[in-house]
Amino acid sequence: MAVTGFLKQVKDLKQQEVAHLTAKVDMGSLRALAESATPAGNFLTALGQSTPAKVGIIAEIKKASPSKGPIRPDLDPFEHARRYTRGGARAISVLTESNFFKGSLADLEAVRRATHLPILRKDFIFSEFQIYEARVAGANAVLLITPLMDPGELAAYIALAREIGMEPLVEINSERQFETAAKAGATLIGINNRNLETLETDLKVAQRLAPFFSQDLIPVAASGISARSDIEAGIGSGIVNFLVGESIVRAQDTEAFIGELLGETDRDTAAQTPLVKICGLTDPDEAVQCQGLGADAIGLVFYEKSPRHLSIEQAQKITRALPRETITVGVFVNADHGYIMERVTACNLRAVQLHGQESPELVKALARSGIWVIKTLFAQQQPGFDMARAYEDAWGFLVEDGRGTLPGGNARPWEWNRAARMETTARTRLILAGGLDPDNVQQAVNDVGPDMVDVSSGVERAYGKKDLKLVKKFIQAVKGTAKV
Ligand SMILES: O=C(O)c1ccccc1NCC(=O)[C@H](O)[C@H](O)COP(=O)(O)O
Repeated sequence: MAVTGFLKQVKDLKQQEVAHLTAKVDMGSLRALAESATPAGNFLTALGQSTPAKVGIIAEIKKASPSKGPIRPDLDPFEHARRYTRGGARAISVLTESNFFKGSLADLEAVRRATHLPILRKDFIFSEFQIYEARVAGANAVLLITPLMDPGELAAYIALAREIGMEPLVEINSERQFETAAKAGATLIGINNRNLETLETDLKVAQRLAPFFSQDLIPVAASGISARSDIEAGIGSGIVNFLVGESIVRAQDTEAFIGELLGETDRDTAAQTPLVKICGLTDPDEAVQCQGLGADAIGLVFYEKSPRHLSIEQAQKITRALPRETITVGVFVNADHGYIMERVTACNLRAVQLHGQESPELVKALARSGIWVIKTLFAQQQPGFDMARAYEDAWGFLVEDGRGTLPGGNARPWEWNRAARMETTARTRLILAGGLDPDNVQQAVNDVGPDMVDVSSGVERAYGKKDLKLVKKFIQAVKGTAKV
């Protein structure tokens, strides 16, 4: 498709760049890498949850732009992604284009380490190479700009992105482009208020095009959104997902600004809704049902003295049955690097939970291989909460009591709000565990404000066997809703 203005300039430049990079790469190996990548989060599911009362904000990491020049050149993608997550964003968009936007794939990788939210790679994408590259770096979605390719290519790239586990956000700026995107098979369609040929922005574009969308298509308004009134105008046209770049990057208080965009009441709920981990599953069907009810993470215990212990083969049956976006967590107690990595690889685990007296060096070594490391810190034994800084490479800290017959999974409530006083850094994710159940979890969440809650015994009918009614009640208590 012939393009003009800025779009032509960027396309010419990117074509050369991609040709240069592609010449050096074995596409078969890159595809294999992309297929085996398992980033958590599902972009389509996340945006599909939005409603007029609870809109979805895709918060963007954008250091500069061709129309505005430098916006926030010193932006730290990791720290900003943490703020977006805490503020209640539904997903994160990362500009990886380097010439005009000063972004990189390294920025996306940093965001992947910082958040469980789904990530969109935003770039000028018109090759298989860039789609594989996005997935390998940890993206859950890619931007495909309709006028950058012909309709046949667009359909092929939409299909390719889905084949390797990503959902494309297909961008349009006119009614004609909308028809092309819909025919090519797009589900998520980004209506860009900015015309990429002239760089002119008009907020009315999204409001004008949204009424063309049928029920099965999801519009996302993008560009120029800077206030709650812009969101409300979008809601009025049937749009409930918004991609916000410049204004969110410039905000002095990021979390508060996201709160304003969401509307005060939304912010309160969004920011306080932690993820749910159901731990100690032993049965594939039960694991799948827990995930279906809304569990974000599933814990598999690799500790032989536990009645919930799993062999590699049993764990594989569970992880293979779960959808790719599930955060699968292997739970270990004082195991060595080899033992842990054998299970990570064989069972395709996303995260490991070290529930004993493991060293900071082991945490560092595991984190270096790209796996999320959850280190347990105990109220009543070592390592205690004061050890958080020694484990700075950990993805998060699971806090628990530490008394009982087992290192964990003892159904023992404790003084949870001690965890709220824990000295932490901005990078710390807090996972609250120990004696939680459907009746006490809401109070514990209010007191501590964790990023994730973890339960085992409180939703069990026997060791390793979950009572799905209790699981549902637990998730409902945490999220205010559980899927049926
Ligand atoms: O669950 C186990 O059997 C277990 C054994 C050894 C180390 C850790 C273990 N579980 C860790 C968990 O993540 C539990 O979910 C967490 O301790 C909370 O358990 P509960 O108090 O039963 O909800």
